[in-house]
Amino acid sequence: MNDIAPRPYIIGLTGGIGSGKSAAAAHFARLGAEVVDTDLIAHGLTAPGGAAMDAIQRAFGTSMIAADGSLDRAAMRARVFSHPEAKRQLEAILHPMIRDESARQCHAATAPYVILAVPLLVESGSYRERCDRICVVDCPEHLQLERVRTRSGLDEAQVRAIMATQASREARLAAADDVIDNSTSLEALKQQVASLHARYLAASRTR
Ligand SMILES: CC(C)(COP(=O)(O)OP(=O)(O)OC[C@H]1O[C@@H](n2cnc3c(N)ncnc32)[C@H](O)[C@@H]1O)[C@@H](O)C(=O)NCCC(=O)NCCS
Ligand SMILES: Nc1ncnc2c1ncn2[C@@H]1O[C@H](COP(=O)(O)OP(=O)(O)OP(=O)(O)O)[C@@H](O)[C@H]1O
Repeated sequence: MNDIAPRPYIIGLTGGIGSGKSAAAAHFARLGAEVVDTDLIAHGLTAPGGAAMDAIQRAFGTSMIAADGSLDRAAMRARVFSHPEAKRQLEAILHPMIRDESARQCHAATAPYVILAVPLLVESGSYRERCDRICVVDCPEHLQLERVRTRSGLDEAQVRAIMATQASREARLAAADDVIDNSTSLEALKQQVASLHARYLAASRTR
């Protein structure tokens, strides 16, 4: 008997801010996929008592720490998306921890395939190497802006500053094996996820 667990079949799910990654991932999860979400892992690391908080306080001081000991997300967002050096410093703390924890969760997965949701997947060789396929959730920039404004109350300049640090729509589409067109309704998104789910299940069985 071989006691080395086979590597799970991994689909990297990515898209620009507000493109609909979380909505797509939630549909995949409802259909039975295991979702490993790097945004959620980052939130856990920066919650009260989170594993990254001591290093963040040492690097940035107490002005970035909320009263409950968690990361002050609005303060950090304002800082990193207008100061490239601060962004590099925060990422140097968080990215190795996110990479390790997401690898651990992928290896522990028991579902037929894993959806590894990573906003910066196209920007990062180490995530691309882990994935059997890359699925991009795509919509025009004006819809990203509108949806993030509605969801988070950020203004257009703030969202544009974040988008400017991410891969372009063209670069993401060039890296895609599969594209989910999220330029219309949530119902249309759901239908595309259902048809990809059937393909990913079949591929995970026959690879
Ligand atoms: C700067 C922070 C505190 C702002 O928090 P906020 O609650 O506003 O955003 P949240 O973490 O929920 O992320 C929302 C979206 O912002 C974008 N985003 C987040 N981090 C980054 C980044 N380093 N570079 C570019 N875009 C990013 C992504 O589209 C992401 O889906 C936070 O984004 C953060 O800690 N970022 C560094 C960690 C990281 O790179 N996370 C991405 C997962 S690998
Ligand atoms: N097709 C759609 N029609 C209308 N609203 C949508 C559609 N797709 C997503 N949304 C909404 O747009 C917002 C952004 O979607 P979602 O959170 O899934 O994007 P995301 O790519 O995960 O964003 P982020 O990069 O910020 O984590 C959410 O409020 C979501 O409900």
